Amino acid sequence: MTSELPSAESVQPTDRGPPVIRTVAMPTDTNPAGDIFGGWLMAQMDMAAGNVAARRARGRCATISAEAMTFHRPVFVGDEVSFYAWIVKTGRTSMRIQVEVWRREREGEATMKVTEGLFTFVAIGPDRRPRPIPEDIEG
Ligand SMILES: CCCCCCCCCCCCCCCC(=O)SCCNC(=O)CCNC(=O)[C@H](O)C(C)(C)COP(=O)(O)OP(=O)(O)OC[C@H]1O[C@@H](n2cnc3c(N)ncnc32)[C@H](O)[C@@H]1OP(=O)(O)O
Repeated sequence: MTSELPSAESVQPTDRGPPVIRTVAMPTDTNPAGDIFGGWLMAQMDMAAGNVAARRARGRCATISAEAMTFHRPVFVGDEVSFYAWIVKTGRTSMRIQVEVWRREREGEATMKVTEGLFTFVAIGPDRRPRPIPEDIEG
C-alpha cells in the first residue's frame, strides 16, 4: 500500500546490527482507523527486547518497565517493519534495552524510524525472582 508521509529518513541504524525482528504489517494489526495499532508495535518491541535480554542473560527474563515510548510516524498495512534492539545498560539483575522500529514502504527503498522506546528486563530464575546476570563471556 502506498502512503503520503513527510520526508523519509534514509539512514538505517545499521551500526546496531541486523533487526531482531523483521515482519510485514498485516490488516489484522490495524486500529479502528485503519493504521497499524500502537499496541501491536509495543508487543513486537517487547518481544524483540525480550529476545536480546534472554540471549544476554542466558535464560528467562521479565519486562519490568517500558519508558519513553514515542510514536513518531504511523505504520501502514503492507509496510516492512524492522525492530532493532540493543542493550544500553546492564545492572546486577536488570538490562535496559533500547528498541527502534523502522518502516519501509512495500514498494520503495525509503525507510524511516517510526517508533522507539526503552525497555527494562529483569533476569529471573525458576522461582520467578531476580537472578544475577551472568558475566558476558563475549566481552
Ligand atoms: C520457559 C522460558 C524460556 C525463555 C525463552 C525466552 C524467549 C525470549 C523471547 C521472549 C520475548 C517475550 C518477552 C516478554 C516478557 C514478558 O512478557 S514478562 C510479563 C510481564 N512482566 C511481568 O509480569 C513482571 C512482573 N514483575 C515481577 O515479577 C517482578 O517485579 C520482578 C520482574 C521479578 C522483579 O522483582 P522485584 O522484586 O520487583 O525487583 P527488584 O529486586 O526490586 O529489582 C530488580 C531489578 O529491577 C530494577 N527495577 C526495579 N523496578 C524497576 C522499574 N520500575 N524500572 C526499571 N527497573 C526497575 C532494579 O533496579 C533491579 O535492577 P539491578 O540493580 O538488579 O540491575
